[in-house]
Amino acid sequence: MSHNWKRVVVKVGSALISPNKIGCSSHYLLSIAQFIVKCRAMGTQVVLVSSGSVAAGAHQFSDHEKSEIAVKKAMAAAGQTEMIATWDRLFDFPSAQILLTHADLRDRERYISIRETIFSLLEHEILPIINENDTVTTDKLKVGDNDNLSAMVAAAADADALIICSDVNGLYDKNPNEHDDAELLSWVDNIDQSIYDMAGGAVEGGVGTGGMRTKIEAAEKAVSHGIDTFIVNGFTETTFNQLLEGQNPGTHFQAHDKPMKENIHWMRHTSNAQGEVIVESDFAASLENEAEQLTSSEIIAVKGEFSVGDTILVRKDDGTKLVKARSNYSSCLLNFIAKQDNEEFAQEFEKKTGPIISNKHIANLEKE
Ligand SMILES: Nc1ncnc2c1ncn2[C@@H]1O[C@H](COP(=O)(O)OP(=O)(O)O)[C@@H](O)[C@H]1O
Ligand SMILES: N[C@@H](CCC(=O)OP(=O)(O)O)C(=O)O
Repeated sequence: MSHNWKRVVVKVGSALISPNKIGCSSHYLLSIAQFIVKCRAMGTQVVLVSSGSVAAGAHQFSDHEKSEIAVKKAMAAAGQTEMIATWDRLFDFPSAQILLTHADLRDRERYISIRETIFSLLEHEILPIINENDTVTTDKLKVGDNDNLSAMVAAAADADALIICSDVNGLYDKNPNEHDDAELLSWVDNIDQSIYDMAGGAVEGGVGTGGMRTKIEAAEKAVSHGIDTFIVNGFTETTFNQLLEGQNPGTHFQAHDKPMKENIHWMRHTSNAQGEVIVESDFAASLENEAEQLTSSEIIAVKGEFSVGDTILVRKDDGTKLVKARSNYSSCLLNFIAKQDNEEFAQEFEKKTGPIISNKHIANLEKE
């Protein structure tokens, strides 16, 4: 492959799997499957993130039930088996099903376990097919967002590229389904607010769920990890031929040339802060470089309950988010030190126990 990728994550949207919401169709999957086969033949490992279980299972449920979240989850459970079986039929090598949630990825131990499982499957030339485990997700408002999930998976799998296959040619300057004069952006090297402003949601009542916004969020996560990201039209075979020839058939979001380290990327984009410490506004401007100088005397307040090793958010007292970091102290211990109201005791304690947060485990939040 002239792109020279060692490993790619291919994300396939619902509209490609179940275009009419009456079960799965292999119509559009054939060219994607062929692409995967060719990548593997060229020595590029592939991880597949496939949506479509809700759409595939929908025909088993009556119309009036379909908007309820509990029913959508049931649709996902019913459609998942059919979706996996459809993919499996298209390959003459083994595939494996992985169902996971954002919460699984936010937990560092589970994240490492997911990472190891993916690596082991790839080593054994088994194709991992990943979807969100919709049955156990607790977000009541919606089922699934496989765009962000695919970016987290791409980071966990140390992929070189993330290819998001959708029902449009890429990112347009406005929603092409609503504006005839919308223009395709073929290249994005900086994802800022103006890029987000172009994105609309998914088609109302359509098969997909996230629209462009979640794809841009995914691209932002992936490029900061050094992963080139493409949004492409999965309906056309030419897309995949172009990708194999090293061309860009859709929108290419350029990977950062100085990617974040894996653990910092995880902290910034995947983990959830379990609590907060509030520091004085004039405290060291550059916490990122001098994290180890954060002492309990600079901390004005500790919010929430967290344990040693949890991710915490460090905020200024005016509310500005400074950094996310791994806390070497529990909230209980920080509160105990504060209660002593004795600077000498605090200094002595921190000298023995080590810094509250360390430079190695800190993620800057300058863009938020
Ligand atoms: N600026 C934009 N460029 C391209 N598509 C957009 C844009 N804004 C909104 N969309 C919508 O996003 C849809 C793709 O997202 P979605 O329906 O969630 O697909 P998928 O199932 O592939 O995730 C397009 O069909 C289009 O209607
Ligand atoms: N887990 C859900 C994924 C929902 C989702 O993100 O769909 P899409 O916007 O089509 O990628 C499903 O399989 O239906």
